[in-house]
Amino acid sequence: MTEHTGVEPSRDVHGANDPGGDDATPPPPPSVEAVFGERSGLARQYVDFLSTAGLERGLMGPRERPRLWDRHVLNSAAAAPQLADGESVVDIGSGAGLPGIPLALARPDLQMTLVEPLLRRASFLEEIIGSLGIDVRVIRGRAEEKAVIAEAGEADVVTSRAVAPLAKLAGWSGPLLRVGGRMVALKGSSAVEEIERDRVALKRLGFTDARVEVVSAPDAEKTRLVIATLGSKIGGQGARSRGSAKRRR
Ligand SMILES: C[S@@+](CC[C@H](N)C(=O)[O-])C[C@H]1O[C@@H](n2cnc3c(N)ncnc32)[C@H](O)[C@@H]1O
Repeated sequence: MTEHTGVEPSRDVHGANDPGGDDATPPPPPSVEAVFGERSGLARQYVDFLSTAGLERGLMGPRERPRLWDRHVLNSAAAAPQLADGESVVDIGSGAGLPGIPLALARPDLQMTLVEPLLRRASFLEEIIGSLGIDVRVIRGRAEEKAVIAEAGEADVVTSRAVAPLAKLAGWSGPLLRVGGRMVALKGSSAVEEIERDRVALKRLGFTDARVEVVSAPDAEKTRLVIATLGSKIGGQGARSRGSAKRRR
């Protein structure tokens, strides 16, 4: 399978092609307490997991180990202020849990669902969630599959990071959103360009107000978010009403 990451080639977020790196799990930067509060210990446990099992199982490249905090975990958590209290969030293409797990750790009020098609990755996610003891649901499947849409229900927000070009993401995100819900896509420096390129497609898919927000947590790389609101469902979008999503407790 070819994955279109929507991230410029020079910024391979996973370093999968990098030959080597630093062997040590990076120490947490000072901002971890401010971002994760009483869940800072769990955030550290997650980074340890990525740094050991994540590398051993090829979900992260070895070069990523020293930058797990700033480039991946804090960078993902930087999107948290965009989410309102108690919102339901579906993170599509979660891979090793980014951005869904850092968001769930930073914001325990969110109802988080991770969607990931690959068995190896979905199993990894179940394992991490079990070990952290957090209330996050995993659905194994592709975001555009009817069964996934039906199981996920209609969320307030659909997040994604390094999964697909914007128009494709919008096509996958729309059916998973309630009308008035938001797509929040973590993008590289291509964010503005992608909005310009895909503006017509976004409109056709029912999205309005597409814009870029540049956010950053302290000690983290800047994150560019493409945010767009679903103004209306196009024909055939959506499978169930908002309140019908199942949650695993
Ligand atoms: C480059 S990885 C990014 C993983 C993670 N979001 C991150 O930032 O580290 C892309 C992920 O999207 C998943 N993916 C690809 N197509 C998908 C689809 N149609 N629906 C849901 N996930 C998909 C892949 O299996 C992979 O785990």
